[in-house]
Amino acid sequence: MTDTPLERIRNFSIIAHIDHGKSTLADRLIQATGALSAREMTEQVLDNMDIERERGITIKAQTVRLSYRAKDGELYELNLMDTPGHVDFAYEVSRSLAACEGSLLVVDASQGVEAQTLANVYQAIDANHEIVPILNKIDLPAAEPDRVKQQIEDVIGLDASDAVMISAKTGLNIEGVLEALVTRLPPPKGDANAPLKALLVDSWYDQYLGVVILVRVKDGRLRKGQRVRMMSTGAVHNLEQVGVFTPKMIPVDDLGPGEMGYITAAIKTVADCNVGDTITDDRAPATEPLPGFKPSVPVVWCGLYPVDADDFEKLRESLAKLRLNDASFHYEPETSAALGFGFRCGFLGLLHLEIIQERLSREFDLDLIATAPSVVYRVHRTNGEMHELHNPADMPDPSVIDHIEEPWIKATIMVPDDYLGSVLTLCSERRGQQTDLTYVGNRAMAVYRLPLNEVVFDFYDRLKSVSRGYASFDYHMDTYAESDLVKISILVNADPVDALSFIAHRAQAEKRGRAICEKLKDLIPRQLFKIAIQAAIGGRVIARETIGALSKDVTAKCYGGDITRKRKLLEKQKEGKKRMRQFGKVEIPQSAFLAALKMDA
Ligand SMILES: Nc1nc2c(ncn2[C@@H]2O[C@H](COP(=O)(O)OP(=O)(O)OP(=O)(O)O)[C@@H](O)[C@H]2O)c(=O)[nH]1
Repeated sequence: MTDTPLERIRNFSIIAHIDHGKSTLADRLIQATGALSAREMTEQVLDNMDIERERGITIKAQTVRLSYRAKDGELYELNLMDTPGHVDFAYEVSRSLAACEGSLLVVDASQGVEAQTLANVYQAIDANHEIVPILNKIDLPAAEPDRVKQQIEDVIGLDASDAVMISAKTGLNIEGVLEALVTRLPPPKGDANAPLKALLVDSWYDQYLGVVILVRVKDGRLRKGQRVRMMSTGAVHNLEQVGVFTPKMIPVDDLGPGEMGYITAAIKTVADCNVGDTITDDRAPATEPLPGFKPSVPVVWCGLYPVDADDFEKLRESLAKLRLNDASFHYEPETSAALGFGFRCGFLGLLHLEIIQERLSREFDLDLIATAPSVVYRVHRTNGEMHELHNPADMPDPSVIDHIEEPWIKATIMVPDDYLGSVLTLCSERRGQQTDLTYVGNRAMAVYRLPLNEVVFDFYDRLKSVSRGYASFDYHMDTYAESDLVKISILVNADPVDALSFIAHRAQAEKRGRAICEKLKDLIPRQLFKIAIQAAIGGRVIARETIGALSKDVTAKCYGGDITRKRKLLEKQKEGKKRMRQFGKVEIPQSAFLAALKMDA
């Protein structure tokens, strides 16, 4: 199994826009090569996390080894690396691509090229991949293969004349895909006799095996029992298992050059396994590591607090468990006057944030409050120091700030002509700067620079709504740039409520401050005294609302002497208080935070 010569190995990934059929095609390939029995084929093998399946998205990179007897009579080893399909996980795409020599570019023949197709295909081109265009869904009456071929040539600049036309759904021409893999993609290069160099592609925690590491061997061999060294940390481990995914985990004796598979070594935490690291032999180490890839950095942060303070420990344990399988997720303890003890958490993007939040509530049964997401600002002080700000509440006093920089993204938006106007309006409302606008048929492709801060709130939802769902969107981080940013504090009877403070561009500060005050006015119940709700920049109030006093005592109506009724009423109030947060004398219900934070500020 492992003595397949290099010429008969093909390592490939499938790149596609969401819903163009990547997972369906992967399943067909697994089925066609008989890697799994019909009984083992669950509906979609590769998307194996519940949330992934429900949302129809792929998050974690997965690999599968397939054996294919080609028309030339030879048996080929095909290693498929699945790649995530969402912009938040672009980083995982790049590392999957680094482990392969070629890509299948799957385009839905009824939809055509989308923004994400472009982003992924450019990454594949950067990784020097040979790319085979595949037109999927040609069974659909709306399929227009010729138009889409032309589009691939015009927009991407790839020759699409011999694109493979398939229907992953019906299984039409899956053979054509397998033949294209064998005949059109190059075999990997490598030297079995050189010192071991294996790329650490991914790692995750398995309850029984400890950390499982996904590797791609470049040179040398990985064997069971071998002592290996992580080149970035110097940590040494004895390999317990070496194996491949078919997609079941099957142990093998060794993995040679060009091969992909997994290793285990009783490693306790994924934090010790840096993605992009080079694994070498401890006794005969390589001198130079492989070119790694940049570590993923969280770009969006928010605070997560348990609704019930007693759940704090449970939250800590749950976060630790999630982190075991997701090295790109970060968290650290934080306290808030408003919300008590919680954690500041960092994510790759908004979808990543939502997924983690959803898993915490679903798998760990936690009721949480999330503070408004914030990007990472660079605060330059007058004394020349710079620090990264993850929490608006930590913003230093304006008098010590020289200037602040915010992160910008480069966004590509593809949209039918009819909706272009509203999309452009949306981008300029969000302080976008247009850098390019081109047409492909009746679809426009707009390239914008946008502040990430304007995108994390609700940009994607707004884009979908102004284009009736027809716009597709992709982005990558661009540069940091100086901007006129201010921190807006929300004060309740002159007490600042830290969890509600946020950072915005000065031009939008007043509008957003006013919106929050208005919202809070409706959400905070009247109390026995007047409550002032203010939004302020430093000491300057920019918006104000007042909640009038409540004159009646709640128990007043019980003065008939019915003591049990009175007690019941007080009990009920006490229950309610658990869900309140005290500010000076003012009690703010939990629901007010939730609603205030949810709004599209
Ligand atoms: N008619 C038709 N439908 C297809 C074909 N291939 C896939 N589909 C359908 O298209 C939808 C999306 O397919 P998936 O394979 O889940 O798409 P994907 O690209 O993997 O999506 P992500 O995992 O979100 O990246 C599913 O409802 C499939 O059944 C095809 O050849 N013809």
